Amino acid sequence: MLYSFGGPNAPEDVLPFLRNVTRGKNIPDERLAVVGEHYAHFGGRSPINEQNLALVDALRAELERRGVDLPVAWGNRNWEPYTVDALTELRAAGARRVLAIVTSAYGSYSGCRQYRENLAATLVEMGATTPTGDDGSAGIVVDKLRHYFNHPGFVRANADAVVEAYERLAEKTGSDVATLAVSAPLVFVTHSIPDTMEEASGAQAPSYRAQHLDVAGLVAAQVGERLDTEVEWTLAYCSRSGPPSQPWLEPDVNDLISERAAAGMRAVVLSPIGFVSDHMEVAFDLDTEALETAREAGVAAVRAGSVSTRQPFVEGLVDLVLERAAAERGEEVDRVSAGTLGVWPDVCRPGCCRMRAGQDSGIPAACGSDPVQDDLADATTGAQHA
Ligand SMILES: CC1=C(CCC(=O)O)c2cc3nc(cc4[nH]c(cc5[nH]c(cc1n2)c(C)c5CCC(=O)O)c(CCC(=O)O)c4C)C(CCC(=O)O)=C3C
Ligand SMILES: [Fe+2]
Repeated sequence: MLYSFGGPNAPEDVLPFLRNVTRGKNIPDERLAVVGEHYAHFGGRSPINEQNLALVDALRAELERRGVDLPVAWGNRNWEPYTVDALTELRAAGARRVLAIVTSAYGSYSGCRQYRENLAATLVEMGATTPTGDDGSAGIVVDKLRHYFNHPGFVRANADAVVEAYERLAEKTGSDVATLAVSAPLVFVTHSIPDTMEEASGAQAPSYRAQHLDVAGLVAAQVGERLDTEVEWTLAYCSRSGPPSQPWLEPDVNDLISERAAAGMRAVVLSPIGFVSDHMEVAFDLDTEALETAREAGVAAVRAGSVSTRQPFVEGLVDLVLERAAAERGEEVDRVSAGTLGVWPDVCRPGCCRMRAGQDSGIPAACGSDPVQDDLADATTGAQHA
């Protein structure tokens, strides 16, 4: 099951979608109005749903190519098709064990535990928190694929996209790629998160930021090798929200572009490594806002593609699915990762990816190994079938 964020398909979806996303989060209505405007620019429709459908198709095609007979479903946390519907349909069709591929490559509360909490609540809603089912009907066991930010397929797909972006920038500016790779820095962009969330993401593992820096270094090195020069790179952030008094990861990509332009930068490539496909953050925060900031500052800018349905990415995901299935069958598996951080664990560590470091919210989360909080948590942790 591709397990994603969800996004509106039509103008009338926008407000209820935003209410779903922000339920219980104290996000002021003014902020919702601003974000609603972003969607309005695009006819009230996020590109995320089409992108996810395309990824489902690509996963099906890759599984078929390898002769693996495995159904692929799609469920979202915040909009249709909802996870509960996807899992209910799978269960009705006879599925008893499901592997969730979260469309967030990196670990942090927003990209990991938030998905696991929502999944636990869904399993409760379905009466499916035990393999036999709460009421004697069929239960369903859900595992979550390990974070894949440092899987070679994800890195390779990003590097391909960046090389293509330098080629487009060369065309746009009438210079050659080799010269550009020297003069135009590579700016990796991801979703900003509050400093407190960043700190919590790093409590048991390299943090959200550290994960990005590792991938960024790898992608830049692969690009440099292919363009035969050293590429200067840095990491910036987009889509911050929250009150100004609350620190979030910086620099904002717009500030970075303005400052670098003032210091003489004339061209830049933006690589959205934080997003697996072209979400609204990419369509609005980068393609609309950041490219406008660049234009105003006289900087030639190209936004590299996201990994989307690029073949190395899709192949990598299928490799990971087969790796996990084999591991769960008790077979020896050869796990691969790129970079310096090593293979991410299959099952989340106790306390992983909390909202705040050391603070147990008491909200049950599936697919983890937290110390048992109560019966519910017991029934929804990955430990249920260990
Ligand atoms: C790290 C991260 C990812 C990447 C990982 C992943 O991909 O999952 C991500 C993805 C996404 N975020 C999205 C949309 C929104 N995120 C919001 C709010 C927030 N995001 C946060 C973090 C992240 N978000 C945080 C710390 C907040 C503050 C409040 C909270 O803790 O929730 C809000 C509320 C308004 C606002 O405050 O901006 C909206 C509407 C969409 C859908 C886009 C579309 O429709 O195409 C997607 C894929
Ligand atoms: Fe986690």
